[in-house]
Amino acid sequence: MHNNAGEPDRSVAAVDSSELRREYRARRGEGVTALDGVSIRVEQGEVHGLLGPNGAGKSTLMKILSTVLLPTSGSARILGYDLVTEYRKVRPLLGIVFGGERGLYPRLTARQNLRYWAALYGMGTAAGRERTQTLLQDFGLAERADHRVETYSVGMRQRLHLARGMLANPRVLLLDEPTNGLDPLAARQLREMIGEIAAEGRTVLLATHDLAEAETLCDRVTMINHGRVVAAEAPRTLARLVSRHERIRVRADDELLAAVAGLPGVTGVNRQEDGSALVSVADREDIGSVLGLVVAAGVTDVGTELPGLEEVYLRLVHHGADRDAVTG
Ligand SMILES: Nc1ncnc2c1ncn2[C@@H]1O[C@H](COP(=O)(O)OP(=O)(O)OP(=O)(O)O)[C@@H](O)[C@H]1O
Repeated sequence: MHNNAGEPDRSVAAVDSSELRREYRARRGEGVTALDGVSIRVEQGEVHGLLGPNGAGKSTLMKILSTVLLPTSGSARILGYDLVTEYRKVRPLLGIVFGGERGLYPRLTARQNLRYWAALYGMGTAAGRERTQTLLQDFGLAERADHRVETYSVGMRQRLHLARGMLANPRVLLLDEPTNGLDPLAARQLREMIGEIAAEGRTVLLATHDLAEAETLCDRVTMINHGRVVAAEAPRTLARLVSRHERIRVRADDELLAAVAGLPGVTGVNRQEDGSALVSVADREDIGSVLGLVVAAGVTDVGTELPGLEEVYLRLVHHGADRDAVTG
């Protein structure tokens, strides 16, 4: 890695924010508190998801971390450097991909765009040319490199954004909703590329509202809502947090399901589209009696399952009160 810091000290967090607050002043009326004391820590080499619904504060946090927006209060460090007082040291460490139409010149080709940005980053002509060629190849753009960006699909533009973010060989990549608006195939391609970038040992902070994406790509996720951290866990750990909502999936006839529904502690029996039924219980302790009954009836197609990240997210974000129930 080429940066002024020399050899990276692995014990320093890639991103470490403390009580970040950001208020937007409204011209009239009340201001908006977009971030209300956000402390997050992202270790080096980690792919960290920043999850939250629209308006949660993800973009505000990403803008602050990318040094384009000042926090109202609180502080943050990137690889040990303070975002505000040492932003000159921070910037070369960062790659920023905000996507959309921003930052690309549609009337220029992909190659011209990248060479332009390489020049802005202070790369010499030869180095810029070489780096551009490498990135065009790495991001599957070589064939169309000399066509105007305005002729590109959304997926190609987004790959070009990613290539631009990688120009200066950053150690920390900030990605804000990179697969937004992409069709499933293009989104998958982009995710694979993000996975490859992470495999090179870079740190990735990925803001998304796509849970499946977070589950596929991220080592850990921080969920935010209304400018506050709701939870910060590995996707699997989050699922475990709601393990009291573990349920039983069983293939059984109506008669047996009716008997199951009559057991104490059973709160719901719902037939699924695939013909199986999901049995919910009030407490994990109640699972035993359900399993006992269905196994005694000779059913072998039965098992327990944990809720996916989607359900965890809904419980934690939309039913904040439930959080105490699951973590307490
Ligand atoms: N420039 C601004 N002026 C006033 N309010 C703003 C401004 N930018 C964001 N906000 C408000 O701050 C809050 C957080 O917005 P932010 O864009 O950070 O959320 P987000 O999680 O990125 O959502 P989205 O996915 O919709 O972009 C929202 O209530 C938003 O309306």
